Amino acid sequence: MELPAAFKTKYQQLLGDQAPAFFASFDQSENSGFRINPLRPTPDDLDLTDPVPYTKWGYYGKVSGHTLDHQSGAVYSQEPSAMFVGEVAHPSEGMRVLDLCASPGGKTTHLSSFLQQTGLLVSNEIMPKRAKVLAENTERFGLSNTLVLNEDPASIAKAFPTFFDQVLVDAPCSGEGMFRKDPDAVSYWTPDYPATCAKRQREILTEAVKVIKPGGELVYSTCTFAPEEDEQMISWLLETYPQFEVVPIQKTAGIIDAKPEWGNGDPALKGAARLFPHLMRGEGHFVAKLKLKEAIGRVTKYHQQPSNVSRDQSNLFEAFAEQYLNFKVDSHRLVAFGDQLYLLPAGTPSLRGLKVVRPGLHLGTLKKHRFEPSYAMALALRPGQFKYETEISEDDWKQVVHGDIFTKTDLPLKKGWVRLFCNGQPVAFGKAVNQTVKNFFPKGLRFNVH
Ligand SMILES: C[S@@+](CC[C@H](N)C(=O)[O-])C[C@H]1O[C@@H](n2cnc3c(N)ncnc32)[C@H](O)[C@@H]1O
Repeated sequence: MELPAAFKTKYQQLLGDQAPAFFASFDQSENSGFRINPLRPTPDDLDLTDPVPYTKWGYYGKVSGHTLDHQSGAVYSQEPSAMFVGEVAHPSEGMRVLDLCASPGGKTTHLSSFLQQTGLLVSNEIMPKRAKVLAENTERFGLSNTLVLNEDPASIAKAFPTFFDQVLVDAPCSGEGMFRKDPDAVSYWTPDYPATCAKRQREILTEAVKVIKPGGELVYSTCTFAPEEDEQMISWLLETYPQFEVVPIQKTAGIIDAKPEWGNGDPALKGAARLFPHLMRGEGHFVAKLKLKEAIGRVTKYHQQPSNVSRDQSNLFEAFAEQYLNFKVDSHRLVAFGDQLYLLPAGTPSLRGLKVVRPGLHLGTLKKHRFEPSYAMALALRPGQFKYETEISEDDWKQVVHGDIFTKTDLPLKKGWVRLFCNGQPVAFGKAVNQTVKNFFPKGLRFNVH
């Protein structure tokens, strides 16, 4: 790979005798990986022989997007060093967690694996198109405790002062750790680029710190090697907000201490972590964890987001729930956006004035005289929560994801909604009409498997 001359000069000076190994790593092939979803049965067909040593769910290898394991949300493809970020965050069940720069959802889906559908995960992305992809990935992973927002950090800070136990800022950065994966990233690089990115990161962090509870945590990460965006950003944070202290990160598998001398020299910076491609099997990352001792934002009382569904809407859903669901839905958590019905995560605060892409679990569409369940619900329920569930063959699965009708002689009901599983993984809802299964796989997600 042709690295920019100024990049080479900079890292030659910073890394000294390690620089040749660092530069040589850019000519080696990239590392890829995937994480399995603990909310799903582990698929038999995945190669799990090469685990990523620092995370329970991560493996080296590649999973194609057009496979059952991917479509059903049993796996999420993620570069192995990025998995260290979720591992450092490691939220406990029941926590309120914010992923501020979240699309496409690698860290969000990882954080969700720790939360196990408890607490509240607010997953935010500033770019509308990317927020949509994020929502699709949270649905694919079957998340029901997650709100997807499309906001700028200042609006998030205004809406949720001192609300969260943990905030992740996986910052937009100069992406030097993406050079092998995306050679175009090299062409964006200029000597000034890290400083430009650092300015934006300081703006994001200035807002992010306001939403953390006293005693809460901030996890900051980048996929770049630039000290301006890494150690210098943590130096700036500690100088600007003495309410923070660095939480030292445990390191293994070639992950090393961050370098105080690349920041302001504060020895506490050692507690942060650097992932270099010449020292470990990953593309490169920087991660720091900080604890907030006293609130920075104003401490606020929160009102729950009220339900807004009408009696008719509620009746329509109740009739469906009575016929098809094996569990009770808390009607106080139902919200309608137009004709779309959602189940808010428990404890959702007021969402007034916010751009909400997905206010929790999408339950389905309120039609004139009936309720149509969503694809998201098919992927989010636990096995047995829907009354009519059936296992289909891989050939039938190919028909489903292609948008076709198929026939099946042993359906659990003659007429109505059936939740389809393939190899134990939830796939979609279909509508049985005698021995035919009508297809409701979302049009925008259909694909062809050869
Ligand atoms: C490194 S990526 C996030 C990757 C994601 N956390 C994951 O693991 O899949 C950074 C994100 O920050 C978003 N972003 C860009 N400018 C931003 C800003 N000014 N404030 C907040 N987020 C921003 C980008 O659109 C991008 O999706």
